[in-house]
Amino acid sequence: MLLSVINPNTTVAMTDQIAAAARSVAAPGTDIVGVTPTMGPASIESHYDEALAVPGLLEAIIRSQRSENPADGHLVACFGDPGLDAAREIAPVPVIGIAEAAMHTASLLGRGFSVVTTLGRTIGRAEELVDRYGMTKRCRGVHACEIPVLELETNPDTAAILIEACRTAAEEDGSDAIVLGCAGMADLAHLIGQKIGIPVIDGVAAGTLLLQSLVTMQVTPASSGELAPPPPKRYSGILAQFGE
Ligand SMILES: NC(=O)NC1=NC(=O)NC1=O
Repeated sequence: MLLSVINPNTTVAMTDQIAAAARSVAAPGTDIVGVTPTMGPASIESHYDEALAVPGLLEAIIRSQRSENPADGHLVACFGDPGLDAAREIAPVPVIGIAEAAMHTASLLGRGFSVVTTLGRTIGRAEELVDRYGMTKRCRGVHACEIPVLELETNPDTAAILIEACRTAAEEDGSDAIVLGCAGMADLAHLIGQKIGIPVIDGVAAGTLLLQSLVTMQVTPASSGELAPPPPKRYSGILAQFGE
């Protein structure tokens, strides 16, 4: 099977890191392609960034589905799960967001989990997703490490800061698990878990495995109702390519 792991921001180094995290858990026979959109923000850490990430994400999915080797599933590898509903309308295969995947996975590991995201301004979005995914009774708190997305890789203190933020979150909330709130934290999940003594869930790994499961089960999403393909229409300006 072929799974497309889409980094909705345009930083190729993050795409490569995300794809490596996906490949580290993919089964033999599951090919992973890391995808970087042709347009969009270098990182996503505001509502504005998130809105401007969606056209590039959708273009990447359309491009895959129109190719000679369309993906069997798509992973939206940004913790805001940007454009997830729109992606599900245009993709005839399963589409999962990493926040959704991480929260469901963490909920299997105990009574409550905490989320540790990047900037404090993204806490509200994470809380919206907690509510949307029916996790209000399972998520005991959303916290921020205050490291900007693109500094996760460059800040020499990232690991230490994240370990402390995750430890504090778990202690304050009494949580049984931690959800990492950024795809750029994927490579630290195992280390943080070892240091704080409770499971730390990275949505890239969780999402890859859940997507692989859906494809293995050969469950094709419904093409009727709310997530039916969008009604054909003209789109103008730079969005013209998205229309008939
Ligand atoms: N909470 C976040 O900042 N998430 C993210 N921003 C990105 O650019 N990728 C993420 O996963």
